[in-house]
Amino acid sequence: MAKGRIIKAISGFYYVQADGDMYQCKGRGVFRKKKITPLVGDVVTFDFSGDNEGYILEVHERDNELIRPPIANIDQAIIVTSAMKPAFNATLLDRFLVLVESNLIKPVIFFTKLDVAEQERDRFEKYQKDYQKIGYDVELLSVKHSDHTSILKRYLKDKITVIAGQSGVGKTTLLNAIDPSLALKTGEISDSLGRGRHTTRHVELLPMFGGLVADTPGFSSLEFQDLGASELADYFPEIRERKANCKFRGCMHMKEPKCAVKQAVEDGEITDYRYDHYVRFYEEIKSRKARY
Ligand SMILES: Nc1nc2c(ncn2[C@@H]2O[C@H](COP(=O)(O)OP(=O)(O)OP(=O)(O)O)[C@@H](O)[C@H]2O)c(=O)[nH]1
Ligand SMILES: [Zn+2]
Repeated sequence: MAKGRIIKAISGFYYVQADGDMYQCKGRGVFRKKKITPLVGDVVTFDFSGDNEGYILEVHERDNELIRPPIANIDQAIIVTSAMKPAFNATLLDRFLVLVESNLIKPVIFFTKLDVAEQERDRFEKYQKDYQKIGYDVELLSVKHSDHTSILKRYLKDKITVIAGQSGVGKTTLLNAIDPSLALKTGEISDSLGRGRHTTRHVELLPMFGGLVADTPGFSSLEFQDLGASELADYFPEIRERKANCKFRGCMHMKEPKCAVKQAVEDGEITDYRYDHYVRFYEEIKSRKARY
């Protein structure tokens, strides 16, 4: 018996990495009965024979799991957002942040294409400060001026990472900076197949700098489908840390009096735009709920 991690799953086979070796494994028959589906990223106990083929005996408890792409035990999501082309959209960034936080994954923020937004550098340095104050790691990057490799090396080491961000922000460019042959396979399934982009592909974790990076971008759906309005505050760290000081238990930080969150907005401790996004997302979730 040995312990390892699934780094790839294709048509019923799980590829388990353990001590630098790869094992081609099948799941135990009872998994199907118990509705256990091993996922890429899972830590598993497995049995194997001399030819590196084996059976997964046990799937260890997960820290978290994503549905799209299907990966377990993700340590961090690097949210890539460009300063220009496509133009920076703070609402979209906060939407990604909430989704990442709600999946119990640590977000990291990369602003790209600072070279085409040079005149606006101050604006992005302000955003960097704002998000750092909340507790996030934030990098301002441009292919022309930054050493992507050394920055990525610092973040990827010993971690399982998913890269997220809308189309065209520079996700592939980042990973190409490390090794062109390991690039994220974004957008490579042609529309002529008539299928969704990520539906037919398998997922794989690629070894990079002692860590593993998903070859498929995360958080392709930006809907708050599984989120309840009352838990939203937990995914805004600066609201989460203040909500115990609100006068009313169950304060939603909307119209309630003596709300510590609204006070912090007034005092400039929480930025107006983050609070506005909280309100907007809250209303979005509420109106969605009302429809059912
Ligand atoms: N000027 C400038 N262009 C950049 C930078 N980073 C990426 N680009 C360009 O932006 C375009 C999109 O970059 P990609 O890396 O393909 O973006 P992506 O996020 O992988 O996009 P999808 O594959 O659609 O998800 C390419 O033409 C890149 O050359 C940058 O820092 N500065
Ligand atoms: Zn409140």
